[in-house]
Amino acid sequence: MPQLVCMDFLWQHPPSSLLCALEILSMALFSSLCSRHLTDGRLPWSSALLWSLACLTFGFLLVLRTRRSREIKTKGGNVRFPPGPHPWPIAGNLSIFNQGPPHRLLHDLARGTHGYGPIMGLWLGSRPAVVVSNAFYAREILLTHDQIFASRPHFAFSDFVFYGYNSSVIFSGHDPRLARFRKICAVELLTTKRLRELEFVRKEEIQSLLHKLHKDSAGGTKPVDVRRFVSEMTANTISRLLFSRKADQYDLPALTHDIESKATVIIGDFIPCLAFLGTRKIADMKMLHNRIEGFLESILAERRQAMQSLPSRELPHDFLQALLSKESCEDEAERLTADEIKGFIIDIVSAGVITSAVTLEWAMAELLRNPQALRKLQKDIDAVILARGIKQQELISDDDVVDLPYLNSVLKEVFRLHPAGPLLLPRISSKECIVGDYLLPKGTLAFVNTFAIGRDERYWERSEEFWPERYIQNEFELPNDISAVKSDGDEIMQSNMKVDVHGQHYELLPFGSGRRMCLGIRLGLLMVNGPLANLIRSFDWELPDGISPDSVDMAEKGSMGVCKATPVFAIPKPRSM
Ligand code: HEM
Repeated sequence: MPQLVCMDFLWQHPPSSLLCALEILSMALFSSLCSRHLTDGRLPWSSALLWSLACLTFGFLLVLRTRRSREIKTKGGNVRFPPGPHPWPIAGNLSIFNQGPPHRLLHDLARGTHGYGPIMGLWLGSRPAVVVSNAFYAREILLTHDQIFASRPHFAFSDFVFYGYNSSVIFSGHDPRLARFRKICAVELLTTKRLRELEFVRKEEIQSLLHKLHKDSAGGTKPVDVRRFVSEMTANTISRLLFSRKADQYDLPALTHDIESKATVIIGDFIPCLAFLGTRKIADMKMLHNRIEGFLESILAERRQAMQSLPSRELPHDFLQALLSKESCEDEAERLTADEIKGFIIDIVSAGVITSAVTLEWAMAELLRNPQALRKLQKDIDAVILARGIKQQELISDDDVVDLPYLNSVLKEVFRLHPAGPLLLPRISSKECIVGDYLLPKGTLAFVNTFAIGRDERYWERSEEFWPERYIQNEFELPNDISAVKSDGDEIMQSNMKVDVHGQHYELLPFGSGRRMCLGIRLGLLMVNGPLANLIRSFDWELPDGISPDSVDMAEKGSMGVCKATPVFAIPKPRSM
């Protein structure tokens, strides 16, 4: 009975950081005492003393827990932590992140009349967390309280796999170094000028992709695994932009895959007293770090050697060269250490390769499922080719893509329905703040569910449908059955048409927004627009025998980053256009 009471008590009240160890201890005490008492049928004085101790511990927990769950009075009235599912003792709501892609479950928990609503409070072990699922609250976190939520949480993998918290862009707090890193990215690496100068790299990789597709499909007679080809193309492109080498020379695809699967959170990130359970994972992470270190050291050594033997004009004009020039900077504020350079490179590899490949694969899957959209896109591309006089052997360039509004709309739909980072990257609050009617304590993890926001019917008519026309003037048609709400429909049409992906429209946030928005958005967009346009222009895509558009599997896998559970297979039939 006492065990039931304490289980119920722990169920009702969320676990808290300091208390986890006490909870485990007092639970153990209760269990052992109860079993001893029941089997012996007597209670010796030593047991009585332990009983009292356990009761006192629970009393102490009760006071602390009640204090936390109480409403907090402020000048404006009473505020409290956002509602959410009951947390389990000790683990809190961690199980949500253990049942497949969490954005879907969180979406289901938030919506409907029985849902917890667009701002949901969770306990991840001892850490408070909040998940926001509509544009209003996304704006609150990413704009109104952007400064408070400008840090990423410090998880163990940033120390064990990468070069430590605060030593690169992705895994850093709101530290002065972050501003320096972001500035280097914006004004040295990913400038319009540099991206234009390096367009030839992207074009060569697209050309090679088209060639390989032609060859592997035996001239359009056999299906190919689209994922394999687009992943290879994005890995080679990023690798050449970074250090002018093809990805397979360093087995970069395998390394990115391992980073994705092994650089993950461990139980100790949420329940410090159970950190010992993560020992094995930490050992794997350290091995991965050694591989990353070996790979980066060999790249740096090779380039340093080249710098000694070649005149500077003959050195590659890539990101690595730009970063190395910062190593000997006179101005200390601008100088980069070797570890910071390595941190930068691995950030770009982990953030740029998979995101672009995943987006391209979803785009192909959606187009194969929607042959009408595929045909329409092809028609638009053909019209631009004719208008611009693009020759058969020439590729569609960055400049041509600007004239393809339907391509742009197709990609917006892909970003809306299949964001590569459906919960963005987590942020953590640096101080207590009030969001809407709720109080979020210092140290609250924040997740913005862009997947849920992208399917919110209040902003998106026919929200589950792939419908690129929604972004194009004169093409928006209200479905027959909702003519009664035409005025709402008009509003939706207006707002959908204005939406872009640059972080200003909170109903579509594939690259995030605010201080921690994606740094590679410009490159990311170039890396999906050009390849998709050329893939559609060069081939008539068909599904293998026996697979109809409706039966293309659209299931997802992954956790914080999401890709298709099964690869798309299709037959690329060469076109002469
Ligand atoms: C289609 C391609 C891409 C997508 C969908 C994407 C998406 C994202 C998202 C959702 C975030 C988190 C933003 C937030 O928390 O608000 C992010 C962060 C980031 N991305 Fe991208 N990304 C893409 C391509 C790239 C590329 C090509 C690069 C590098 C050249 C890159 C570099 C980064 C970096 C460095 C961050 C961390 C920014 C920070 O923490 O301050 N991304 N990206």
